[in-house]
Amino acid sequence: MKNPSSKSRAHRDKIPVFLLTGFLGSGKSTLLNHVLQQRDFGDTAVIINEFGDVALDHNLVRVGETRITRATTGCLCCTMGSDVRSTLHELLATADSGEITFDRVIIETTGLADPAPIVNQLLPGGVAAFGLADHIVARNFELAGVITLVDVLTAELTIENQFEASKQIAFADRLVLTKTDLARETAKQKDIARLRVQLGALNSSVPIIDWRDNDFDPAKLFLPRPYRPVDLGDDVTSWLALESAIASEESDPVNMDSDKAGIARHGARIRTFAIVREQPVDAAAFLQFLKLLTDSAGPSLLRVKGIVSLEEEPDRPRIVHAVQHVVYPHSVLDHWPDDDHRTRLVFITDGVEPDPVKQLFEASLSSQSPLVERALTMIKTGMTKVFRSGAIQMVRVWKF
Ligand SMILES: Nc1nc2c(ncn2[C@@H]2O[C@H](COP(=O)(O)OP(=O)(O)OP(=O)(O)O)[C@@H](O)[C@H]2O)c(=O)[nH]1
Repeated sequence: MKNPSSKSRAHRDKIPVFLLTGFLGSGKSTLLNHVLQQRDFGDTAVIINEFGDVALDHNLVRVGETRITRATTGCLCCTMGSDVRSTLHELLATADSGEITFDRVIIETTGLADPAPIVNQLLPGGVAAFGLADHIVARNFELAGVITLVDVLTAELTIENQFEASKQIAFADRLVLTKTDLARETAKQKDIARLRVQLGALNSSVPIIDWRDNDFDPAKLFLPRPYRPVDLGDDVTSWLALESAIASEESDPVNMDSDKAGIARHGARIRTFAIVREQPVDAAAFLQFLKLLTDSAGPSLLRVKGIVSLEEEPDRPRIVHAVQHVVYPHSVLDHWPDDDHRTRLVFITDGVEPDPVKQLFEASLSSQSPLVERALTMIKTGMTKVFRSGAIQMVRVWKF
């Protein structure tokens, strides 16, 4: 096992860093969880980045003894300065103190992440080192792959409507189709064939892998290889050049405009908010809330995830996921991950405001039909965007 301890590390011994990205709900945590269970991945340090007020992912990914999970609630691509580098520097310091060992780092980005600034901080010739810590990181780590997941159920519309999704695809040196197990019918296969063409137009050099193919081993995605932006085309190299220019402007105190500091890159329409509730909820009423919300908001409801305490079984929390119009089967935990036993739901929306969603939640739980109707009307009238239909639909049949 390598000692990642720093200063004398030769170039060839740099610790590989993999970026695992893909739009909201594309399956990043699911794939990560899958590979982390493999014995060879025992010495993997994982950095999980979340977008939202309530950090949940670090509770939901299993963490073994030798793995470290760092969760930040800012967005790595939006935070100023070198957040990725400082997290890597911290990891090295922890390794130097003998607390941990690792020989691979996987960074799971938020689903909304623009990969350009993150990649640029990890590439030689990218953002200049701003201090000793950055130099140490450059000597000890190298970007060894960018893996982008593509949810076949929602990708077509997502690519059309969300610019970050296109960039994530353009920066990939491995593209992985997810949810193909939910799209086996002939009609859906045609949609996937069309999606492959769409992906090829965004990134013509990248292998496209179906992670539900029987003979595919997801661990192979994390074999180190040189990451060469120049192979990915002019768009990628131009975006990186732009990032370098932005970074050097931001690092210059003369040009620094405090109003711009930390400005989020994501469109002004993107909202993130949470519902937190002390009391357990009624299962049927909660399901009705999710159904009404996904039916009415559809593609504007980019993501819902949460941990839910049910009146029927408060000691065994449910993990719920919805991605746009699709609600996924929940999973059941045998116990709460920590002392916080409240229901916590995180929402990321494109133009859907928090208040009507919160009102719909309360009205559904108290079965007040007029208030439910009023909240639904508010959600629909508040949505600024009209999406054409065309996403692969999925029949939603599930219950707690
Ligand atoms: N059937 C099926 N479900 C999947 C697949 N991949 C992910 N899911 C489900 O999709 C939902 C979202 O998956 P996550 O792994 O949480 O997605 P994510 O990309 O980490 O989500 P964010 O961090 O919010 O961007 C969960 O309910 C998963 O169980 C897949 O290949 N097939």
